[in-house]
Amino acid sequence: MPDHYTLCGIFFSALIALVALYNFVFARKSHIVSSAASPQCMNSITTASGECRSPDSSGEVDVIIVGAGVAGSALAHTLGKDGRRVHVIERDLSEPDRIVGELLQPGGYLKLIELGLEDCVKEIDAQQVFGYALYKDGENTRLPYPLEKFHSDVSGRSFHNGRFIQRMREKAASLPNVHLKEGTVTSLLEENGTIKGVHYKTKDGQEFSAYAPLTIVCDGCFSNLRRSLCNPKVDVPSCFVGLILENCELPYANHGHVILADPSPILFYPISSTEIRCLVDVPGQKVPSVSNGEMSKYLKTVVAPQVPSELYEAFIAAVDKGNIRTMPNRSMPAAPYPTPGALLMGDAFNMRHPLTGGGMTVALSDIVVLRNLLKPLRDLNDSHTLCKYLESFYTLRKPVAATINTLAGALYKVFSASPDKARSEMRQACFDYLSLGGVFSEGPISLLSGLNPRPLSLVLHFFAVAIYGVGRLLIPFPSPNRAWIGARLISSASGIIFPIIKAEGVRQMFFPATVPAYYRTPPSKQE
Ligand SMILES: Cc1cc2nc3c(=O)[nH]c(=O)nc-3n(C[C@H](O)[C@H](O)[C@H](O)COP(=O)(O)OP(=O)(O)OC[C@H]3O[C@@H](n4cnc5c(N)ncnc54)[C@H](O)[C@@H]3O)c2cc1C
Repeated sequence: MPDHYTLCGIFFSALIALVALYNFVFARKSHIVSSAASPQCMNSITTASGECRSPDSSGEVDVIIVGAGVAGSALAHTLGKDGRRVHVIERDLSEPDRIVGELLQPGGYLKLIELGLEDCVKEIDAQQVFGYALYKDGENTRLPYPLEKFHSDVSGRSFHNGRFIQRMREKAASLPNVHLKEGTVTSLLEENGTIKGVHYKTKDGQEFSAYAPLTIVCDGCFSNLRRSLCNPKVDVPSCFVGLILENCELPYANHGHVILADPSPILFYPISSTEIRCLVDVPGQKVPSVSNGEMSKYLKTVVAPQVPSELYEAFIAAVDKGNIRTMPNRSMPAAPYPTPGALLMGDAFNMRHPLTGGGMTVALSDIVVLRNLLKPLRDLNDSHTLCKYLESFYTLRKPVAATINTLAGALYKVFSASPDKARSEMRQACFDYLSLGGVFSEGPISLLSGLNPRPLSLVLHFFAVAIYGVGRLLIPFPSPNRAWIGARLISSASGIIFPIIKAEGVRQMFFPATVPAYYRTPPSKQE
């Protein structure tokens, strides 16, 4: 008896040929509209700067931001530019040295432009990224970002995460109304269900309290503060092992490289003019020990033979050099408890597998949504009304965020090796489908790059891959065994994508306009 995910899969597969044709035509039209609109967005930011400052607000500070990573520092600059008095509390203001957040998708770069932060990728030896190269079993295919309709400056950017963050922190701190302070927030201050501020400790052990009508928590993937603000269901499907390759060239310059390796993908991309980041995915929550040499052995014996020959020597040299870092890959759907006086942003709020490099794009896109919602508000002091109004944030962000999140989770499963014949057929079908070029690569890469993150397009391409896989099995010589594998392929594809969509929220993702919060108007306008 087929389960309900399988039935949904069969339904989608049956509809797909018809709808896909319509969708491709529609996608092209809307793509042109959105690209033409982007320069206007840039202008509106410049002219609106400083508009929202409440001249008669009672407190010293309008907004407290906890954490000045990617989300916190971009948000501090954005709200500061809109005239808010912002107090940022960051645990460590020195330059971070991490293996996360190093490739910003072009969709994220467009958001950076919208926020007026595009100069933060300048002077840090950031590299332009123009697309991906996908490798499987000795074959490879190039998947360029569809950038033709954008300004020549628009592309992905890859860099040292710490350098990017420092640039954003400096830019935020250059505003007179933004105050950055080093300290660790230890708790949120709550009164009758409303968050009034935070309690924090400085490095020399002094303790302070800070108060503001709105506290935005951006304390990242290991957040200690999110517990009271959301229902965190964190999944850790794998870990990334990070290395830096030197003195070598990528086979495709200025491209991300994804190797569909066994047991799971390996990534390469430039992070400066002389360094290439390699991230090796290791399934599960435990990685071989770095200290006792197991990791080096694993990288040399299991991973190295699957690395493109052009990178092999540099890979071995990087392993021998020994600067091996690891990081858990977490995913967590957004499940907020709307709380007066507080909001979560960035990884503290929502995470997805980093395979597709979507985290910073989602964080920056969320900041644009929030900024637009807050802009007309003069006063943030009525926490309950503000909280009700900001419920629309959770719906307005969904189509973009959920598309990027779902793609990341689904692609990670499809790109990982499996002993199941149906899963390995799906993996091969995905590689071959993307290799077809034209709309078959442009659609998925538009989703991944954040240039056109539309939920329906995601579902259609996902099932188009599944149908393509079934077609390859049945044409030209169908057999009962091949038909059975095809049926299991559809079932397995459904079992991958529908649970992720369910966790994201079907209604908010596909029908946001039916959610009442979508239409909330700013409280000041209601008055
Ligand atoms: C291995 C890996 C690779 C990734 N690669 C990419 C990629 O290529 N592209 C991409 O877009 N995304 C990538 N991501 C995701 C991306 O890194 C995150 O989405 C992004 O960094 C989220 O920004 P954030 O501001 O929420 O968190 P962070 O950038 O982690 O910032 C959190 C900040 O809060 C501070 N902080 C924490 N606790 C406290 C406290 N109690 N008090 C005060 N301050 C505090 C921290 O010091 C830190 O500065 C990757 C993730 C992983 C795990």
